[in-house]
Amino acid sequence: MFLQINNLEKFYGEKDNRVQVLKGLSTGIEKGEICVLLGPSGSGKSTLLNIIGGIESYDKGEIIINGAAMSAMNEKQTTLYRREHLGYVFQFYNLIPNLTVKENIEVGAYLGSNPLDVDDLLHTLGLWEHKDKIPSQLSGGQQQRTSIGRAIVKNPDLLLCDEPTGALDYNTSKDILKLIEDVNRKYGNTIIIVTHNDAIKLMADRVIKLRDGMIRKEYTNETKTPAMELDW
Ligand SMILES: Nc1ncnc2c1ncn2[C@@H]1O[C@H](COP(=O)(O)OP(=O)(O)OP(=O)(O)O)[C@@H](O)[C@H]1O
Repeated sequence: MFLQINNLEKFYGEKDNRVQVLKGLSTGIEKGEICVLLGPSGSGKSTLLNIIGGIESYDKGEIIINGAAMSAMNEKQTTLYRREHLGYVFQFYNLIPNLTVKENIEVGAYLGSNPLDVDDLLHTLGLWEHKDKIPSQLSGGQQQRTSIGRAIVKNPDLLLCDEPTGALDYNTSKDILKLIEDVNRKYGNTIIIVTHNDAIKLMADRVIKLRDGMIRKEYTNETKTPAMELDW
């Protein structure tokens, strides 16, 4: 297993306000898989993603990525691990407004020790002709392509996507999902997608459904539906 999660527990708040949001999750994801994480609002999807991403702490259990236990890492090692091995894609892009498309992607390249070729990636992303524009001159889909470029340029082992199509219309969402699929095929990154969109589970290798901080259902797809054939 590339990513192993054992009995993970997470609490928020103190004393009377203390609530348990992850209640002993255990699961695993193989290298190169696309995993879709589903569940109602408040079920703990983003919390789980942020813990895997080293952005949030956890209270009990263990996360092992590529053989390395997160609990054994100090703060500096966690930062290094995040920088070297993780890419993050957010719902609202989080691009740097006064940098061009190419420069935004280059920011990601500086963080990795073995980055992909930026010009090659701009072509893969379909952004070559937009490379000198700043984010405000782009559509939502183009901005999300740029943010995927920034996340993927350091060629991370793990790409974490939190509602990557949440702010996009139907056709643009499918384009972005196809791009995620293409990236997975071309670079072999393991990808976790958090979404409210149930249809996306059909393009996944592995589907994990959370409810109330627990895994309600988990399965792998024998056959996957290409992103462009999804319908919702
Ligand atoms: N910083 C925080 N402090 C206290 N409670 C929090 C905090 N962040 C999240 N929670 C609570 O943890 C629970 C899980 O939240 P989380 O954002 O992980 O859910 P989610 O499944 O991603 O929801 P959504 O689909 O609405 O984004 C919720 O009940 C939420 O209110």
